[in-house]
Order: sequence, then C-alpha cells, then structure tokens
Amino acid sequence: MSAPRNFFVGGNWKLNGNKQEIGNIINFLTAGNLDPNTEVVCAPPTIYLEHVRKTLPSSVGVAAQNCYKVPKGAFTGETSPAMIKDVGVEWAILGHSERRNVFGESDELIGAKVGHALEAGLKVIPCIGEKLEERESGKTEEVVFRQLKAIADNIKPDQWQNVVIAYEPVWAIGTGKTASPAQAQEIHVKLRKWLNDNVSTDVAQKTRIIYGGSVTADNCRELAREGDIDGFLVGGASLKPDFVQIVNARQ
Ligand SMILES: O=C[C@H](O)COP(=O)(O)O
Repeated sequence: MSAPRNFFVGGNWKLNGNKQEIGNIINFLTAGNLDPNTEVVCAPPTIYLEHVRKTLPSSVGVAAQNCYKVPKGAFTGETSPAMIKDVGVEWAILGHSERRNVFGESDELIGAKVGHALEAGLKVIPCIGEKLEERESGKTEEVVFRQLKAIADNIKPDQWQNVVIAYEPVWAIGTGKTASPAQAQEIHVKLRKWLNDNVSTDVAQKTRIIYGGSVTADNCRELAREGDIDGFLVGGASLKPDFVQIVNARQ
C-alpha cells in the first residue's frame, strides 16, 4: 500500500507581477477557501519575497524561484539560501526548465544548488522534464532519469522529507498543451520506481511528485485523480483566481 502524501500545489509567478498585481493575488488567496489538506506554496520574483511572506497568511508557503549554490561571496546578481531564509522564506524552486533552457543551467549546477539549499535548511522543489524532440525520439525516460539522478545524488537520506519533485514536460509549459492524465501518470510511476530502485522504498512512497505544464481550473481535477500525481506546479493560472480551484482539485 502506498504511503499517504499530502496534495501540494505550487504557484510559480515567474517574471510577473508588481505590488498592485501581487496585492490582487494575495487577496484571492486570503479570501479563497483553500482546501486545508493541500499544501500551498507561492513563488514570487525574488525582489518581492519578503513582501509576500509578510503579507500572505502563514498557512501559505513562499518559495524563491531560484537560488545559488553557496552562502555568500562575489557572485553578482545571485541570491543565497541563507538570504532567502533570513527573510522568512522556506522553499526554493530549483532547475526549472526556464533556468535550464533559457539560462543554460546544467544538471551538475542544479544538483549543487539542491544540495546546498537543503544543507542551508530550505525545502526544495527541483524540476525535471523532457523537451518535445526528446519525447518524440523516445528519450523521455533517459532524460528525466538523468536529471533526477543529478538531483538525488545531492540529497542525504534524512533530507528527502524536504523535497517535492516537479515533473514538467517542457512541451507542456506555457503552451496550453497539457500532458494527458495518462501521460503524466505514466512518467510519475516511472519516476517513483526510479526512486524505489535507486534511493529507497520509503522515499519512493513518501516523496511527492507533482506535475506542471498548462494546468488550469478545467483540467486539474482529472489530473488530480491519478494516484501518482501528488499536486501541481502552476505557472500562468497561478496569477488568476482560478488558482484556488486548482488548490482544491482533490475536493
Ligand atoms: O512552473 C510552472 C510551469 O512552468 C508551468 O507553467 P504553465 O502553467 O504556465 O504552463
């Protein structure tokens, strides 16, 4: 029997929002009836992290969208896990496909960031996922297992409780082309088996694997019915009141 895993919904605001728009998001999150069984985490742009942490109800978590692999030093433009923690923020998304594909982050760098963020006491949402051409050439498993290994190699056994894996096929991100529930479930099952075979059965059963890629209020319920989809990482729809319906997809 599989271990119970709390549903988890992250809202990745990406490079969007200003104080006024963020105020609107905070209003609908505060007023919305969020399912208390869903763990909700919002990821604003770095400059708004402290403002959002101070303004959101404490029941909603806050995540940075990225951070660097060392605590401090001559790394212009970077933010460290220690700084993120210092402003009261407890999570970081790492290795998002835009970090990998727009900013050229390697598996090795993402692994190092995951290791350092966990050591520094942050909880992490490492992201993996194949591009369209990789899926079409039958390389999905090879790609996601390689990305997952680079992450898992940097996680100590007692740190897995602070990890939520996000599977985000690149072809589904911001395209309106969602993976079907069966397509997402198929990869989630394979990722869980990989964790079982390469980390431990306990970690495989307890680690939440969430899906990202054009999740909306219309498709979230069907996706959430799949046994190995433990939640979502939502981009565009996390900026709109529809996000509340996605948080409540399991109700
Ligand atoms: O982190 C979120 C994903 O990139 C999904 O973005 P999207 O919901 O706009 O497709």
